[in-house]
Amino acid sequence: MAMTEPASLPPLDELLDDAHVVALPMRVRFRGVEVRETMLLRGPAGWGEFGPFPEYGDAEAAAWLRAAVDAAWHGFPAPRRTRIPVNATVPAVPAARVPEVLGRFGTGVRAVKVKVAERGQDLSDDAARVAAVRALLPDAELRVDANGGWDVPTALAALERLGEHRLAYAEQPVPTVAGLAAVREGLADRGVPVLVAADESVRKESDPLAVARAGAADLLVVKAAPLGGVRRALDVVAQAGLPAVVSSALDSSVGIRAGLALAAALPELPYACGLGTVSLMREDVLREPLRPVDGALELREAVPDPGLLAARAVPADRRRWWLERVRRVHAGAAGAVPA
Ligand SMILES: O=C(O)CCC(=O)C1=CC=C[C@@H](O)[C@@H]1C(=O)O
Ligand SMILES: [Mg+2]
Repeated sequence: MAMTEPASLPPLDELLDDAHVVALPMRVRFRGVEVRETMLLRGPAGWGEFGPFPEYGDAEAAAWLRAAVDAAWHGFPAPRRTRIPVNATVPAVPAARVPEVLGRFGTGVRAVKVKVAERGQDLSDDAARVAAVRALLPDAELRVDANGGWDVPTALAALERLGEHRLAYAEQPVPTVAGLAAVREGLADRGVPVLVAADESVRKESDPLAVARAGAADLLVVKAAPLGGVRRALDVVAQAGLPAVVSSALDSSVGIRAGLALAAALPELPYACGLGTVSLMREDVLREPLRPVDGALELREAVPDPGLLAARAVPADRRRWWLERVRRVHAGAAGAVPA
């Protein structure tokens, strides 16, 4: 089966006809981000979000632009479900802040993802954070995300210890595909019942299927933006033949809407999705942000409020920076078909 060909991009002036760059302050610092800057585009089919993190290069950002265009110019595939279970996300905060962070996600939380292996912290910080979550939610499904921050022996030791709190899976424990395979094997050898999920090995690899082909993960984390849009992400999951968890890219409600479309269109949705991250943000562009209620998000449209777009608009120099970035990414992506 061939991968969906990316649709061609509209001309730059059409793309930027109704483009807004906003700055959304976070309530809780997440992956070093305290204010999330992102660009929102309106096209004939609705709204799309172009928000590659500032440190990402133009080649990586091209997939994000295709995803924004796919949403705003082509819309979303038909949903198979309208209620999407989501997990709460706990950044690498001190254990004492866990109750406050979980409180942001409201009642009815049934799954939690905990960030671990943060630079400058050690395993006892991770263990304390995971234990604090488990103490508050004895029956929740817990997973950890190391963002590739461990090496193989450290991952095995850490997951043996953290696994005592009953973990469903560990997301990207180590950086490479070969490393993921080694962790998966090592956990099985030690009888540690924690599955291995691939995130960066899907969204940052030139070949998002390499991890599945290598048998290196039990499940995939898929994000609409870095994979070039909802349709392409659906293709990746179909071709990988593995269970998938849909997750956010720390988007505003506009990008979350694309994640919901992906989660809604997948044939199977065995895990709660990481789409609750608007709860970590202080501001959004919708009057009624896509924040989970009773552990789930309902599929609905995400149309930014003009007053909020204006109120959250970035200063002129930041707008220039984003416009220049889109111009470069558009020029580089025109005609180029990603691998
Ligand atoms: O999956 C979730 O619960 C929330 C989303 C999330 O964790 C992420 C969003 C944005 C950037 C990533 O570093 C991070 C991730 O690694 O999955
Ligand atoms: Mg991750």
